[in-house]
Amino acid sequence: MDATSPPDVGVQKRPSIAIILLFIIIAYPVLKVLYNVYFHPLSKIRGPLLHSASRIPYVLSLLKGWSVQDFQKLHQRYGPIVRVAPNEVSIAQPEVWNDVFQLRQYNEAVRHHHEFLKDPVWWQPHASATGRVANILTAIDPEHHARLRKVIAPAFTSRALKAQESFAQRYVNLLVERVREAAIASEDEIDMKDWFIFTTFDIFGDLGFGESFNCLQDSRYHPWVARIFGSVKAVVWVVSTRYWPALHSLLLMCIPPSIQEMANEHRRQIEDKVRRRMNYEVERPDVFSPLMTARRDGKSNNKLVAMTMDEIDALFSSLVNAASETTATTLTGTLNCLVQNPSIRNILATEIRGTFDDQSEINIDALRDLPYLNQVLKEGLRLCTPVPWVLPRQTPPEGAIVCGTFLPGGTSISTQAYTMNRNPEYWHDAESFLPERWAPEALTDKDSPFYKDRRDGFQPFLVGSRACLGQHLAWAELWLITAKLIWNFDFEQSKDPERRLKWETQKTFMLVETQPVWVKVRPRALA
Ligand code: HEM
Repeated sequence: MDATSPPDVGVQKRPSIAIILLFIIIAYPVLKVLYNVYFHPLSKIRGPLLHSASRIPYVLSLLKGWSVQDFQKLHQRYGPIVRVAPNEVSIAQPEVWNDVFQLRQYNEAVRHHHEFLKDPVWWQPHASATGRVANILTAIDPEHHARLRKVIAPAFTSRALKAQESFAQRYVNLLVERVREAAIASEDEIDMKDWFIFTTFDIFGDLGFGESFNCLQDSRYHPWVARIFGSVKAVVWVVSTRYWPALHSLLLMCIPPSIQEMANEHRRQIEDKVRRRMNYEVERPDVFSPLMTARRDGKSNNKLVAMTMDEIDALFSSLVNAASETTATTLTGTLNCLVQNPSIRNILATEIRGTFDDQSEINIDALRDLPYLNQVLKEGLRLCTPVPWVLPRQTPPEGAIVCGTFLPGGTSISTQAYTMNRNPEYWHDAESFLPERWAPEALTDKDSPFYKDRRDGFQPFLVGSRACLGQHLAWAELWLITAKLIWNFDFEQSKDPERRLKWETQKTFMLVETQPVWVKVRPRALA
């Protein structure tokens, strides 16, 4: 090139921009990984290198449904606090309940309680109509949550439960009738998981929307109930895409259409049922009653701020699963443990059949203090907890000491109930179904093998301001259904080893995706 030629500015600039872009595309993730592994404030917390470097292994576990089992293995290897993603730790140590979920002392310096709020990745509203606004489960702001909880709480008091008992009893009696018919009609074994789902959804349908799903009446799934777990899976997919905000919209398009359709169907059903329920009054108090009262009186009563229609839709969208899947899973798991342990099943049968001469005597007040029944159900909840991991909370901005370890502000913490409940360091013979561990003597008798069990690690309904609002109802269903079934039937494990349910092999998508529990059912011979 001679010296008079003009410099080819464009030709020189283009490669340099491309190189910079290329550098950014390649270097950014590499630098980010290096930062995550070596310089991140959580870099001192133990965990597998890949999990410390990137969110990808965590999300893969979530989407495959194996997060609970995968995290349990990590805890067995790395201890009770494990770094499971660049800014998330998983904790499986009993002190976590107090350190994270109980309200902290008021901090004068920062003028607020050191609260661990729900992690927005999991809980912020999403685009579906029923998830557009926060509900009692998803509200992050404590004041907002307190308002929503206050409106709905009257539906779940012991007094309200007393008024609801007679219709819950009606469904449990119908369950007994249907199981008897099925047992007499065929020699075949019965999948009791379906019957538990029928019962808990029918009870909540009536309690929530004023109309049953009629699963028990028709002895089959209501089409929506059959697909409802799909809406839970849809949430897991949506959440997974949020870990990469820049790619969020693109990743949303990768959600399988079948999963999207299930979420849409869920929304349509909720809106339809909510609007139908709003058009009539029911005589007994149900979940809707306090909402209607608040809408009617809200404006004249400053203490109650009524929920909007969007908030009511969102509330029922969450409640229908929170109220039904959880209890059905516990019943399925407990029955599975009972048929695997016939001697325990016989002790329970002796207690229930010895206490009640006729099944009409079986009621909530009589069951509340029945010792062995309560021990059996607690043990069922320990081994087969329907919420095996509590979704992430975040440390307050100033950071906090959790289970003896300082975690910087904004760290996500997920709590592994499943791992804690099965840890041999916390429980004698941890993997075995032993209701005796809950006997009062085990607490005081130093010679009892269960004396040192970490009962404080067992919190199936959570503690603190976000503890389960429906736990009275849950207990009432667990007592009534278990007691009436055991009073009426002898249950035996499936003869076919292939059909026997291994609890540990089930997947979890926030809630456990429960598999069939096939059992032989024999109506009890009454004199
Ligand atoms: C065995 C059955 C059940 C178990 C083990 C269970 C467990 C739980 C757990 C662990 C939470 C806390 C979730 C979190 O914040 O991450 C929760 C919240 C909740 N549960 Fe349950 N639950 C059961 C049954 C029910 C039933 C029958 C209802 C009735 C409607 C219900 C209603 C709720 C509500 C409304 C919340 C949100 C509370 C709040 O954030 O203020 N649950 N439950």
